[in-house]
Order: sequence, then structure tokens, then C-alpha cells
Amino acid sequence: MTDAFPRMTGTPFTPDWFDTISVNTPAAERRASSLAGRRTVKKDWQAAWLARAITCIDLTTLAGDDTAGRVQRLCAKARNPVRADLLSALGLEGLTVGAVCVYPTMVPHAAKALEGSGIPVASVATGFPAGLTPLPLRLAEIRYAVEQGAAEIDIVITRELALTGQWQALYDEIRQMREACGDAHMKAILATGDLKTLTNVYKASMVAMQAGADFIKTSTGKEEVNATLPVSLTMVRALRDFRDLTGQWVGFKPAGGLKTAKDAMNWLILMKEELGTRWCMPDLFRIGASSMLGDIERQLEHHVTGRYSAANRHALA
Ligand SMILES: O=C[C@H](O)COP(=O)(O)O
Repeated sequence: MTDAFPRMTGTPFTPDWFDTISVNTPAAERRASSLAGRRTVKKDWQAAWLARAITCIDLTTLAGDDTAGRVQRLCAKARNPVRADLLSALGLEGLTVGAVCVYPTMVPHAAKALEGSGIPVASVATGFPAGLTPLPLRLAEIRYAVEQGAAEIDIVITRELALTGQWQALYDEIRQMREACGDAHMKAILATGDLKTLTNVYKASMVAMQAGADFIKTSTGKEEVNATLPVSLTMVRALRDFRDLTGQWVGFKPAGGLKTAKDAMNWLILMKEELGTRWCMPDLFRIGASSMLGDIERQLEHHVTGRYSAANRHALA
């Protein structure tokens, strides 16, 4: 992550900024579906946008059977995310993903495998994915991951505090997590699939930003419903409101179930249309994904060779 936007400081708890907000769900759904169908990126620029998407990926493995070997292979992929001949044809040699995201005990393996690459290690923490271990343990887990070499920490919020409107308590908890992160950047996972309403999503976004989150992130990838466009629209509008109120630019990370080049384009279009191109850079935008690179590589091959026939598609399936 570049230091263009250093660690966020947040603000004091200010319920006035979200208390009376009520998100119009049908309007958000209409806007999201119009964005998904949009073709604002010209064909000539698609490869460049896909390359941008690669630089924004938090390449992730968060599985119970993760091993040092799997993490090392993932890190090799992070260094060389698509075939070298494709990158060279596009003049994009040296392109890497934004970060590698793993469980805390995998951080040392990732840190070693990424040495000298400039790719940061992100670690989930705070009892990911449910976040229901006691707060002192969640804070200790953050400190452990940072000590092991994580430069970015993906925390999960306590959903109960959002579902029962205990916004001050949620703020206080996230604030302590912010402090435990020290110099590491903090991404606050809202687990939006658990939050029931878009109004709760907006309020939780505001509270996380007030508490000092550097990024707000949709999902753990483990909820029944993960990143969706209406939820993401609600969150990016909260980002814009927070920037207008404070001058602080907080990042956005959709995650969970995003697998295709089309997904990457849909979310980049959302960012570009709602927030502008500056918010499409890896210091302000990440896509949490375990399996998106394969499809991006196929699309880039199509752009480079211009001979992506139905037969090729069949052969690759
Ligand atoms: O934070 C990232 C997500 O856990 C990745 O989810 P995914 O495996 O559905 O891509």
C-alpha cells in the first residue's frame, strides 16, 4: 500500500452523521443494476482496467486446511499474477497484486515468501470470521499478526452491536482495534450479509470510519450473502459522505464470491462512477478474492491474441 493516504485517524463518535439516515433500498437496487449493465469502459481500455484490477486484488487464502506450502504457492502467484508473455505484450512487466491475505499463523510464511517484492501481507484477525471471542483475545490476535509481519489487518465487527443499534459500543471496540493495529492499516469487515438492512450497512460504515478504519470491507467470504452491488453502493456513498464531512479518504474492499473479470469490471465501474478514478487505485480500492485471477488471465489473453474462439473457451473450461 502506498503512503499517499497514511493511516486514518477517524473522528470522535458523532452519531448525528448517521442517526437519521434511512437508505432507500429500491433506489439503491435500481442504481446498482444500472451500473452492472453498463458498458462505460471502451474495448480498447478493457485490458488496462483488468490490469488495474490485478493491482487491487488482495489475493486470499482463508481455509481451515491452509498450509505453509499453499501460502508459498499463493505468494508466488501474487508476484507473477498472470503469464509473463501476456504482461510483456501489454507492456506491464512487474505487475503484482495489491496484497496477500491470510490467517494470522500463516503470516510468517507469507512475509518470508514475499520478501523484497513490496507486496504487503494482510492478516485477518479478531476471531475471524464470527468475531465472537472475548475482546482482549481479539486485540491480542491483532498484535500477534502485526508482530509476525502483517502490514494490514482485516478485523471483523461484532454484528450484535450493529443489529441492536449499540453504535457507541461498536465505535469503542473498533477504536481499540485501531490502536492495537499500531502502524498497520486496518480494514473493518462489516459482514454486511448479517446486517439485515442497508440502513444498518450505512451506519456501520460511518461508525467504522469514525473509529479510524483505513478501509471498510463488505464481507468475510463466509457469510451466506457476501459482496453485492447494492451493499457496495451504500458503502461507497458512506465513504463519499465521510470524505465530504472530514476530508479523510477511506478505502473500500468488496470481498467474497467475486470470481470473474466481469465482477472486477462491475466493481471498478461502481468506484469510477460514484467516487472518481482516484478511488480506483490500490491504496483506496481492493478486491478480496481467492480465485479471480484465472478469469482475468483468460480475458487478457483474449485482448493480446485476438483469437479467443469458442473452441479455446471450451478447451479452457
Ligand atoms: O476476504 C476475502 C474473501 O474471504 C475471499 O472470498 P472468496 O474465497 O469467495 O474469493
